[in-house]
Amino acid sequence: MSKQMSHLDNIPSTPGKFKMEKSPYVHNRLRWHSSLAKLTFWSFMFMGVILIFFFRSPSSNPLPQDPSRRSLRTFNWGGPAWEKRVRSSARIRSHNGICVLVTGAAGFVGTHVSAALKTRGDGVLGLDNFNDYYDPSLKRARQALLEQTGVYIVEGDINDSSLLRKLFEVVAFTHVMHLAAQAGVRYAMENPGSYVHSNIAGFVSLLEICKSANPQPVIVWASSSSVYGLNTKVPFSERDRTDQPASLYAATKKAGEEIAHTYNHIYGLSLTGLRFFTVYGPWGRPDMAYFFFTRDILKGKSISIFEAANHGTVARDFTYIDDIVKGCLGALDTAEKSTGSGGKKKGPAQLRVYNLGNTWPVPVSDLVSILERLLNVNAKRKIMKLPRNGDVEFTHANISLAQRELGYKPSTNLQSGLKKFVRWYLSYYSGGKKAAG
Ligand SMILES: O=C(O)[C@H]1O[C@H](OP(=O)(O)OP(=O)(O)OC[C@H]2O[C@@H](n3ccc(=O)[nH]c3=O)[C@H](O)[C@@H]2O)[C@H](O)[C@@H](O)[C@H]1O
Repeated sequence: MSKQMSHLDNIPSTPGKFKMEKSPYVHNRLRWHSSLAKLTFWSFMFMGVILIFFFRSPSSNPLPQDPSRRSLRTFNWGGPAWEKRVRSSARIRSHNGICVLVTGAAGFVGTHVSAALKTRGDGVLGLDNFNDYYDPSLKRARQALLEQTGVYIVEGDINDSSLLRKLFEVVAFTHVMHLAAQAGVRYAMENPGSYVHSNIAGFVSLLEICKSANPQPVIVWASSSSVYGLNTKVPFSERDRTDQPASLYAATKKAGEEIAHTYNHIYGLSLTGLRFFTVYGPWGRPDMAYFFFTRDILKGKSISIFEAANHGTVARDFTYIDDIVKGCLGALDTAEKSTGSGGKKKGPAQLRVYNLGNTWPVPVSDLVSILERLLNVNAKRKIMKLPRNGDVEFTHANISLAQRELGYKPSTNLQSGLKKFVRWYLSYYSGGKKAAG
């Protein structure tokens, strides 16, 4: 750089300037000016570097990450090669197939649903922001798995309207399977902003694009059993009250149901919300109890098992992933078309909500006993009072509506589902070569 600078200094820009250099006084002044110019130049360079450092993607930031800044990540997309990949992934390959945009495709449920759709010949394009809520290498492994089946996952955020608009310009999606979300009940107390960002702002951003798309797609999306909150009437039916959420996660999912109502009412979008009940299985989420219990039991670490007041049982209606996938496909296949066009409603459209559970609540301590048998290791159990951080004591789904209207019929009990999970877990983490997240 200094060589370049001295070269520039020696070039006389005007004859007059060249002449003036002969006076020592002027020479000094010129040197002073030149130093000032250098100083200014380097100051700007320095400030530029500082600005780049602060505003660049947090994913490559060496400082400890603030999870609420994950949304600031920027992604590369666009260009003819990218569009070709997008089109190819979304191409329908079967008679009467549908063309689906799957958001959260590198997530647990997203991966399984995308693979199932692709296998039966539907066009599938994934979208995922690969955030680091849990080990992103697991998401990358799921992505690699989907690539083998011909599903391309676009890297981007559902809050990026220009990306969503572009996707709808390139492909006329008939359906959107919206599974991108900030999951986890307890994490909401640590990072509330990420729930608002993904589950509310992100959902609205997606619906805004869907409402203006021509044709408008059908939307099936993931709500949650947590919307039943403090409801004590069991089993939970879709008609039960859902106005007492016990966590911000639940509140954002409930908000999603109300937002769905609005977009259905104003714009004629066909919307189906699926209330998933504690979904588990191979390729699952490391933040969920069955997953980290397995990891900790194998490591010989103690696990905390929550109990309700007066030694009451905490239980979940654990639902196996393959059953959930069938429910998702049933919802996509039975959905009626949206009725709007050009952002205007043309007639009433379908608005549905279904429970997708197993109808067989199991106490968490029984879940641990099953894992102990499958892993052949005794767990170091620590019984703890259920913390007041969003957990509810009991979930139990009434699935008769989904049974009747979607043909939903769960067929995997917790014992056989966990057997498949443990088999996958042991082979994926292959004797501890990879660290479980
Ligand atoms: O159905 C849903 O809508 C939600 O399901 C899932 O939430 P939960 O049912 O709470 O699952 P999960 O955390 O695995 O805890 C399971 C059980 O273990 C108990 N639990 C938990 C942790 C612990 O250390 N000890 C313990 O006893 C705990 O008290 C609970 O009884 C999804 O994470 C969520 O994203 C959402 O989709």
